[in-house]
Amino acid sequence: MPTATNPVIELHDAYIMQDVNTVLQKVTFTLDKGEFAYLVGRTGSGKSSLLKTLYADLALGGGTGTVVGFPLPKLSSGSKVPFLRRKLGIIFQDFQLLFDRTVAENLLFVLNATGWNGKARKQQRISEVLMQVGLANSAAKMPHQLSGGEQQRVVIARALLNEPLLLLADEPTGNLDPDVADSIMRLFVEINNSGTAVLMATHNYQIIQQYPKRVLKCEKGQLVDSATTPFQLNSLN
Ligand SMILES: Nc1ncnc2c1ncn2[C@@H]1O[C@H](COP(=O)(O)OP(=O)(O)OP(=O)(O)O)[C@@H](O)[C@H]1O
Repeated sequence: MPTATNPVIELHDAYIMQDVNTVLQKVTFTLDKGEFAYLVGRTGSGKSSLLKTLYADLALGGGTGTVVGFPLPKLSSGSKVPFLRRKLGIIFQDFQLLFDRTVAENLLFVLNATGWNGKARKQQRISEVLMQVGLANSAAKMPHQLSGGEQQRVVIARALLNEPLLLLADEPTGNLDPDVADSIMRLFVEINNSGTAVLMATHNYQIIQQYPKRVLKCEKGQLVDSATTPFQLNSLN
């Protein structure tokens, strides 16, 4: 287990809220640069709420939090949120592809929205991320011409555009066949091996068994960390 000398996530006694309701209390953990951790727990236990707090979609209810160097806001709509989001790759089921645009146009949309200049530079970056996810020949395709696994690769390519220090992924293998899920997981491992930290919420215990890593579990309103409190995989659900 790496020591957290260079954390990309640092939460201390954090309260994760949905409106006035506390979903998780006294959440304290760090995720180091280049580290990989799964986020597990029963449905409704708070995984998505925690991830949303980490990208400042939900405000912190108490405690402190820093993500890729940015303090998490205690009120929604913090002015630094766009800067935080540029340093993060977010892979969430709500962030779907635009189905009326090609793969390349989907990626271009994000580059334009995050301040990239220069047509050639943008084309170059689009080619690089598509190559990285194994879709070098799909730039001109429409999303509906791709399989579910290929669409998920485009979503991952989009998250990689700004070379994030941290990828936050919510059930990225959720609706995929086991073989396709495995290939997506291998892609995450490759991305992680190249230095990007990953926090991945999942219900897929087969994947966890096949690719064992640190596990953070949402349980009874708290976060349990396998790094400090070992627990059995079969008690995850
Ligand atoms: N938009 C919302 N408004 C109010 N409460 C919400 C909202 N979204 C989720 N909740 C509540 O917050 C709690 C945690 O939900 P959350 O979606 O974080 O769980 P989860 O572990 O991600 O579940 P799943 O595995 O089903 O995705 C649940 O009690 C849920 O009902």
